[in-house]
Amino acid sequence: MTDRPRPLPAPLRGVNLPNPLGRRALVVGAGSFGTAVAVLLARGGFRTTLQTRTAQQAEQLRRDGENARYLPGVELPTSLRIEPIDAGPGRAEFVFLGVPSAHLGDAVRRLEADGLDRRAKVVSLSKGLVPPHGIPPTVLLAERFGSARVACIGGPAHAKEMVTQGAGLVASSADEELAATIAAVFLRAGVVCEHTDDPVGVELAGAAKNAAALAAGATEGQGLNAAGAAAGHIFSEVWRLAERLGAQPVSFIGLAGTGDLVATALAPQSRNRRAGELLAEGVPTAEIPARVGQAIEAFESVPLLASALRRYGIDAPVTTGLVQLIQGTLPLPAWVGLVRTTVPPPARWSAGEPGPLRRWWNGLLRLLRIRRDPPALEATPAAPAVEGSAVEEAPALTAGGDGAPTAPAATER
Ligand SMILES: NC(=O)C1=CN([C@@H]2O[C@H](COP(=O)(O)OP(=O)(O)OC[C@H]3O[C@@H](n4cnc5c(N)ncnc54)[C@H](OP(=O)(O)O)[C@@H]3O)[C@@H](O)[C@H]2O)C=CC1
Ligand SMILES: O=C(CO)COP(=O)(O)O
Repeated sequence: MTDRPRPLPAPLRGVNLPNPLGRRALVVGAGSFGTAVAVLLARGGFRTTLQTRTAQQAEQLRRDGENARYLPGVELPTSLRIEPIDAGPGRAEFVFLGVPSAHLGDAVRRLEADGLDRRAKVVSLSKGLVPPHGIPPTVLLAERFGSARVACIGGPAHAKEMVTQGAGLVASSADEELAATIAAVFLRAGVVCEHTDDPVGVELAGAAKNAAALAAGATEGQGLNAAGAAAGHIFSEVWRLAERLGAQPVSFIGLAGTGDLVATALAPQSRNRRAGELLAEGVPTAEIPARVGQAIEAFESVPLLASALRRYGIDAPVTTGLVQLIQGTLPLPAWVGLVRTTVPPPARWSAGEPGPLRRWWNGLLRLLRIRRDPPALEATPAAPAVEGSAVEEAPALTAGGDGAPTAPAATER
């Protein structure tokens, strides 16, 4: 077989991970990533079933021995069972959700209605947020199933390259054994998979990289510094939300964030980057998914990210500007102007730990201030602010009379 990933180097083969052989896995959604994950799970030793949306699709995949529409050129293992979603989850021990995040809520309701086993683990493959409130998929899944039964996958993983040469996956869960079991099956299939305990960080990093790749695609024709600035601003804006939700920096710095951003922003076949390029060519947003032939997850996720940022009172002019670019209310030159002139907030320099004298003096000042002004109610740091209250929308920027960008005033954050 030429399409198998190369065997892992010795140190990875030696990692002490649970043996996943013989467990029953179900992959719901037979698009490019769902199919690729199903191929790897079967190679890694899980008894795997891939579920298509319709009976005709299942029949076609079985007949062709490949998913010609979504993953052409990859032979489906003979051990991989293929059936329509109507068959229900049966006795699956692990359910991998390979549908775009906009359909995740439906897929979960269906699993519950069809009698998902009470101990089954549920793993999201999505790099988007769930509508209508823009919550990370594992937050929704944890509400339904409990966090110990829930995990997600992130990291640079273009579907075809993953099954032929490898990828840099991250399996993340609040439950260490679950994350390690998932990592183990991918490692057995010859694909690197780190395991971590920060599912929300991994998911927000994936959503941020889709938004950043779209923004970079839309901006690269105007200059690569501008494309890099667009991606960098979006990453740091979304990081502030992730930090509020308790995420770890390594999720944004490592494979799930920076690694995936580079893989996506450099890939000519990336849907999100391509969608940005088409936007820059003036193609209306509504026509782009049909032109690309697959779901453009960032189109749904970027507005959800922007409203989550607004709810948490996080100033996010570039993410908000990207929403307006997608919605066609911000012309490209004005978007580029916004990206080029946004000034991030200055760092907060720490003066270090105050000594005893300084602590006494600060205490005295506090006391005097309290005598003068009665204490105000303190906001709970993580409490969402009332929708739309804390942050102004990105400045409405327009093209000048001659079509040239109206240089926006430097935007302070
Ligand atoms: N492709 C990639 O390289 C990567 C993708 N991902 C993530 O994986 C997820 C899926 O993406 P991807 O496979 O690329 O998307 P695709 O557009 O290739 O495929 C989506 C698949 O989901 C199916 N589907 C949609 N809604 C439902 C539903 N309600 N029930 C059953 N099936 C449904 C579609 O069926 P139909 O054909 O009938 O419409 C289609 O088979 C995304 O969230 C993406 O971020 C993550 C890493 C890499
Ligand atoms: O997430 C991906 C690779 O890791 C795929 O990105 P696109 O959805 O932009 O193609």
